[in-house]
Amino acid sequence: MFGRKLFVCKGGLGLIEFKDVSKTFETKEGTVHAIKDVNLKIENGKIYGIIGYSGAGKTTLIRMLNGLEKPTTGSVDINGVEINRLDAKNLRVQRHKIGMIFQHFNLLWSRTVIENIMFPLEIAGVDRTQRQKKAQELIELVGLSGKEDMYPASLSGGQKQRVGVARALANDPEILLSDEATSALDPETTDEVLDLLLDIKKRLNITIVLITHEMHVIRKICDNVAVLDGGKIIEEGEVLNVFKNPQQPLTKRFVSAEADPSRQETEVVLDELVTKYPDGRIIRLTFHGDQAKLPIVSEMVHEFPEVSLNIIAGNIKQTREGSIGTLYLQITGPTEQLDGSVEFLKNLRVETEVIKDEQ
Ligand SMILES: Nc1ncnc2c1ncn2[C@@H]1O[C@H](COP(=O)(O)OP(=O)(O)OP(=O)(O)O)[C@@H](O)[C@H]1O
Repeated sequence: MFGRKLFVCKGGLGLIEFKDVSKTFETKEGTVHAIKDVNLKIENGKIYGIIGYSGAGKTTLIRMLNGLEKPTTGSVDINGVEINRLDAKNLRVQRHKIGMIFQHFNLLWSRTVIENIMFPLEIAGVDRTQRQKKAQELIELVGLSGKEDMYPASLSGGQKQRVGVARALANDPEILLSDEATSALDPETTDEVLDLLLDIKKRLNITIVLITHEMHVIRKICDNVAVLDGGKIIEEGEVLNVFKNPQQPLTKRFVSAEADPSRQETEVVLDELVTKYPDGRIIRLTFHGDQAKLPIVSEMVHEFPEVSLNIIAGNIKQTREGSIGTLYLQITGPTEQLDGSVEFLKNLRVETEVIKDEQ
């Protein structure tokens, strides 16, 4: 169904390294330090997310990957090649290996879906029959069959971004850059486009670098994340670890805003419960990865039959590397049995917090 070339395994390609990279802009108001001493290694075949608020330096960082900005100091290497040392001809060749998708799609409004996707191939000098064949394969890949001859204006936001993705893949890139590609979309369409990116990464084994201000995007599809603040990387790691144990206040803010949107509601429930049922203890359990599958609560009840259990609230979220879940329990019963059950949970190495103790 798809061309061989499109599905060539890209393993071993796409390694990106930022080495001591700083970037300053000289402006009328003075020097702007957009990027400060960034060191970053992005392994091939990974989806790497860079998160930060507006002005953190995300765009500047990503633009250095395709040579649109040059570092003031330091180097940006792709597969061992230093981008800012390439001459114009080799930079053009290198840019063909990088596809990019944008927040506002950047489509050509006077061209149809298939013409938009063929455009980069036209620039690359591919003949018309090949262009059409390749564009058709890409249309199938991104789920736009039947929409070939439509104009972008008559497509939904999600469909426009699918065209953007297909166009970005036209030259068989090793790396796909995503610049806030879901920021203009509603939550449901965001998830659709993120699922598409994940599917493409799996099928083509390309490296995806995405910048975003939404932790949801990171959680849903990224393997690794770097948090950028004031041009510096303040925290970096595997997504599950960062979610599990965020270190910096800004990271904690991103994580708590996303990880548990029902937390406020839960806190109301907890307040009510504390007032309504002053007896016993209220416990919060946090599960990570495979722990979420363990029958922890039923084992506890089995072990401590005199303890009564009330499940107050709970949720589970999927990350790329496993689940993260929170469960709120109220337990009542003889003090020693309550002590025993809390110890039992802690011994299972489930994060156990007693939110409210007996009165
Ligand atoms: N060409 C430029 N000239 C001067 N200053 C610039 C230039 N490009 C970026 N900056 C400054 O560098 C800093 C980082 O900007 P950048 O656009 O990379 O941040 P960002 O995290 O992508 O923010 P946003 O999401 O708002 O685009 C900002 O202070 C910005 O004003």
